[in-house]
Amino acid sequence: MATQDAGTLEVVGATRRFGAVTALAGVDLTVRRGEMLTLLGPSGSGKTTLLKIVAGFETPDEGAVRVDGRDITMAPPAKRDIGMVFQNYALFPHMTVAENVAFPLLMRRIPRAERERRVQETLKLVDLPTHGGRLPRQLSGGQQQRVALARAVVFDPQLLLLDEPFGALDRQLREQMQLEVRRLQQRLELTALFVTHDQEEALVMSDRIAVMGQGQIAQLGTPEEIYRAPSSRFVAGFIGESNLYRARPLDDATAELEGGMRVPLPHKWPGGTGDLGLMLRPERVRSLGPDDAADIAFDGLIEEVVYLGETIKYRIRSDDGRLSVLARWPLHEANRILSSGHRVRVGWRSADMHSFPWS
Ligand SMILES: Nc1ncnc2c1ncn2[C@@H]1O[C@H](COP(=O)(O)OP(=O)(O)OP(=O)(O)O)[C@@H](O)[C@H]1O
Repeated sequence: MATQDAGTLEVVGATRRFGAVTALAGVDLTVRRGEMLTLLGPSGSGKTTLLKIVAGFETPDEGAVRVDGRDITMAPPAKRDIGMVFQNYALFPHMTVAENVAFPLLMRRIPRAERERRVQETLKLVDLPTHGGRLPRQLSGGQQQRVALARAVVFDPQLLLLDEPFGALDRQLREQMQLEVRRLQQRLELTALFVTHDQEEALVMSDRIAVMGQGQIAQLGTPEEIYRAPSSRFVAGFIGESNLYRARPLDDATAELEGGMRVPLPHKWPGGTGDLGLMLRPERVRSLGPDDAADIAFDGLIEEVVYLGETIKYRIRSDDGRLSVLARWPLHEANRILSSGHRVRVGWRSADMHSFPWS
């Protein structure tokens, strides 16, 4: 299958209002050729509106959409050369699997022999080589979703759009489909825009993630960048579990946490500015021996224990009551599961915290 057609997608200054609601507020976004970029955000943050603008189901009030530099802002969906998989973008129930997959080729007047060849090739690609003669209702949910995917890529589109495509699948199938779709997208080198509100799914699927909030992109980066260095409270709270503290800078190297504990800062902070947020991932908290030193260390009491299989999560409160921290430790490192009420000494390196402006 030809792959050199895969396009670069650019959204420039896209704004969309519905009455008093601004669903999108001047979004700029470039999806690189062959990249899977995920729009991740809470309900109502504008993900679907942005996807619809790219697909052509919505027109922006301001701004433009370009593929490979060509302006398609006003082009009807059928003229956009975009493959789509939506949760409720159903297969045609009265058509066989092969007819469903052939449909986009029929619309593009591809001759029959070529059509049959491509359908067969694509069904093989999604691991359903012998299912062409079945009707959709004779397939499982996961198989139906694979057919939808085949139908979306069979015509070698410039762009693939996926909007919560696994929402209806159970967890195990969902995880399997995530890997399959990712493999297929990489193999075909498709430029893809993926929408989800599930942060784990975003971390698994994406080359880059755009975290959306209130019609804007709050942060754009690789999964690793977003997890390690969120740029705001909103992003830190949305991706992964974290200890999030509000702190008042005392000088460029020290801050006082709410509750009064003083901590060295991970990065130089301009003094005299407003409060800052300090984020600490639970897996960075260490269990210390009585003589172990750390940049931040205290004795405390385990208040809560959550068993998670491979790891255990503890909520620990410092003896002076000034700080509460969530720690997450692999089970093989802990000799035994500590119980609530147990005394521990914990700490972490200053560099393991990440800082950003609080507001
Ligand atoms: N056709 C419409 N008419 C009026 N308001 C709309 C319309 N479409 C979207 N909105 C509003 O625009 C905002 C963004 O909606 P959008 O569907 O893009 O969010 P989303 O991030 O995709 O949410 P979800 O995860 O729930 O699908 C919401 O406040 C929504 O209510």
